Amino acid sequence: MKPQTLFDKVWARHVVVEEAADAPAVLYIDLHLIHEVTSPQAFAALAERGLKVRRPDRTLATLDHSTPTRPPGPDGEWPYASPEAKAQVEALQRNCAAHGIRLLGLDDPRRGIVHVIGPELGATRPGMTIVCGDSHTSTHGAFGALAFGIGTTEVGHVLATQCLLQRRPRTMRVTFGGRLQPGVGAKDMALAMIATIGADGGRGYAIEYAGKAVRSLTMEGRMTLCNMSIEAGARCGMIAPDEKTVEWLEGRELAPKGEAWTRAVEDWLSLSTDEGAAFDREVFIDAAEIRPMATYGVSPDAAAPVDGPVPADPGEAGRAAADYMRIAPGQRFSEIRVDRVFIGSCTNSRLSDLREAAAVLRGRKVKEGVTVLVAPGSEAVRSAAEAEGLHEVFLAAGAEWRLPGCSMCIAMNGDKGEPGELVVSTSNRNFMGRQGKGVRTVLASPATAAASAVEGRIADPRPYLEQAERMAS
Ligand SMILES: CC(C)[C@H](C(=O)O)[C@@H](O)C(=O)O
Ligand code: SF4
Repeated sequence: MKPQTLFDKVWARHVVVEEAADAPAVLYIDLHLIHEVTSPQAFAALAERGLKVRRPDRTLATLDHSTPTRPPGPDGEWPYASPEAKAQVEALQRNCAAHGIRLLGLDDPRRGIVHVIGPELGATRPGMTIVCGDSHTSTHGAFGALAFGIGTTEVGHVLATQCLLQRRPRTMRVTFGGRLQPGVGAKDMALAMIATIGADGGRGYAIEYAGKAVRSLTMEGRMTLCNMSIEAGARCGMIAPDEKTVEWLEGRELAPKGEAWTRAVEDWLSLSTDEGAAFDREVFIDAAEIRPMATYGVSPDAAAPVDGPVPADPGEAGRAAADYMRIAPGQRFSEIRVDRVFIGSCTNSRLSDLREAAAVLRGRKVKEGVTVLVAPGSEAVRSAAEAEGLHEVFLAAGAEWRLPGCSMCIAMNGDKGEPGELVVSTSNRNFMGRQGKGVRTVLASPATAAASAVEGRIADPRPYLEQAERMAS
């Protein structure tokens, strides 16, 4: 048999009807994740046609985007940002109740950002097809699942049929050779890759991440990397399952148990790309060369190492971005003043991310005038972080510790910056106005964001991490 890629294997297992010249393939979907923003119209479309949800048992709902990160007031009312936000939440509650779909509701100790809770519950597993009306569904590819975002109309299709019309993407392998330097992590790899291939470089492709530096990442790091595939324009990102994947999933609520577990593990470990399998495109990146990264423009590919200057000649688009960002061509990152820091989002809100930020902030104070908001990715992350006292580190440093949700990543719940402010954010999109009207977003890792909070300027986290390491040993 012809050698196959990981993508080929997972795709082939789910084709119900083969793709033809004039028609996309029909793919079976194993898991459909839904949230309050992109589901109301899809449910409305079903209602209009009198259709039922085909597989409520393969649909899982959570509340994250429009959800307040402040607790309910004394009257028990959640502090919604707007009547629309409240209406979205209530629509999902109603629709899930009507169709028998499990919803991780506002009081559920498992609620969280959709791309954080799927893996946490073990709902996300190797070899599955996973979709959600959300572009960062690529995150789940870290487990060797074929996972991608779909539009609201398609959410309706999947609700009604558990299938999706899909053209087969081309395949690209991004190999990170070499070994990461200390203080450099998955977020830096993602930004370095996007800076290398461009925000459009992955368009039309399913990416597989490979190489020593990828294998060395924790599952959390792999999720961060796959999460940002979409910021390179790719359809999805995938990493072949290995022992780390298996270990991470063992014992999770929805992971198989007993006999079924043994069989599943054997199958999962067979899902790697065969020797000699061909990709439509191959990209090689030397991981040893990567330094902590930050963005300086309004597209995620405008990224450079934090210990240097931003490019001196950014080109025309770069100049327009520079006007908005008020970052001069050739300016050093260390000269850029910071107003606000956001630590959270489906890219970097897991326990390891919070530990990394806390390692920098422990025993330190946030620079006067800088506001720091930390929003854990899920209730599970929140309680784990609190159990090890991370929230106390954040609070003592002068940061705010909030409830889980997308929060300031997209500012749909009212968490936002003020016009003109510069926000260092651990999220994945630095588009104009994403974190509030006129807000200037700089993307970076949790460690870089935390170091920037301390210095009030964009800062290299390595000295802080080195010191934390010394103190720990
Ligand atoms: C609201 C949702 C549709 C959107 C997405 O698709 O990604 C959001 O999660 C984002 O990150 O921009
Ligand atoms: S955290 Fe941000 S990127 Fe992730 S799903 Fe929410 S809004 Fe989208």
